[in-house]
Amino acid sequence: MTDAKLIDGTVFSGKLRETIASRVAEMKGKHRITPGLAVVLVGEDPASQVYVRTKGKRTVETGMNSFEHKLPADTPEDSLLLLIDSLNKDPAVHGILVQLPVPKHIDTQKVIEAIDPAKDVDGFHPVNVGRLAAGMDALVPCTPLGSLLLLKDNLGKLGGLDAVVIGRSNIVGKPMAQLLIRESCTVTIAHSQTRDLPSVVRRADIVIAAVGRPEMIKGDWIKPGATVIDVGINRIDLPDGKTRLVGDVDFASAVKVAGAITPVPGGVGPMTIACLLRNTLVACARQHNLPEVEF
Ligand SMILES: Nc1nc2c(c(=O)[nH]1)N[C@@H](CN(C=O)c1ccc(C(=O)N[C@@H](CCC(=O)O)C(=O)O)cc1)CN2
Ligand SMILES: [Mg+2]
Repeated sequence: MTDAKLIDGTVFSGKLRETIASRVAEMKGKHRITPGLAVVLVGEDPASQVYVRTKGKRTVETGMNSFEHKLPADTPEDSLLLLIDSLNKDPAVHGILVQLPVPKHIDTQKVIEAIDPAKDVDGFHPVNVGRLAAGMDALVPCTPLGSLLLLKDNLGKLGGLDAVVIGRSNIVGKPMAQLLIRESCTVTIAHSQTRDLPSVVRRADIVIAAVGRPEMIKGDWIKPGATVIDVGINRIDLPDGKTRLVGDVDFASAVKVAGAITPVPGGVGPMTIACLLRNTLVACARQHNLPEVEF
């Protein structure tokens, strides 16, 4: 059997960002509005610093305004909530994102709920969670949205396909399942207590791996020809003292069986930031009662 097709998230996200840039130019030219994204980072987590820097760079590259707020790790929760309140009221800011994880003394859910749902470009606010579940217009979490765009680009219509989502987090697993239901897939959500996970996965035409356990899903769990979307980003230590980034899927064995598969890095990861820019543009259009931007 030939190896699976590689789903290139770097190329796809680059094209998506080009489309967003042209829509931003149109919005600036026709309506004199520049979409603005505020990103808040609390603390000095090295990975978060890289993500926030990349978000700022990509925001500016697409022609939007970027507002970065870097706060020390010991920032009191109240000060963060006050900043969010001022960003909610700022008409130049159409999207607000607080980089996760936040330090332990801050209540993540309180922070998420402080963001105006109309500006919640992460799609984590209960209003957006509920709107997505009810099949209404919502701001949709970026990683699941990016995964869906890759799936549709590869498979076209998804209706009737069996999808298994492994992982039930609020950020990926649950919204991913909602998006797949919206596409008329038959969806199973598997998790740590699922019995006989390999045979559950073996039924699926679409496998979404979002467990956060390096290389857990093996090639012999995959139905031949299935499409595998690996959301995991795990840094593992190698015997030579170096580190390597791997997904939740054992890529070497899965690539022999799947029909198409996302690599790690270069699969879903780059789609997350492209979808953040997409959500900022959508939020901006909605706040100004402009026609919906379709992607
Ligand atoms: N408020 C949020 N916090 C976090 C989110 C989020 O969507 N909203 N997601 C992650 C981090 N993240 C964006 O914030 C993110 C993760 C990974 C990538 C990415 O492009 N990964 C690359 C590899 C990068 C590397 O070499 O380390 C890839 O997979 O190819 C982008 C964004 C947690 N926090
Ligand atoms: Mg906490």
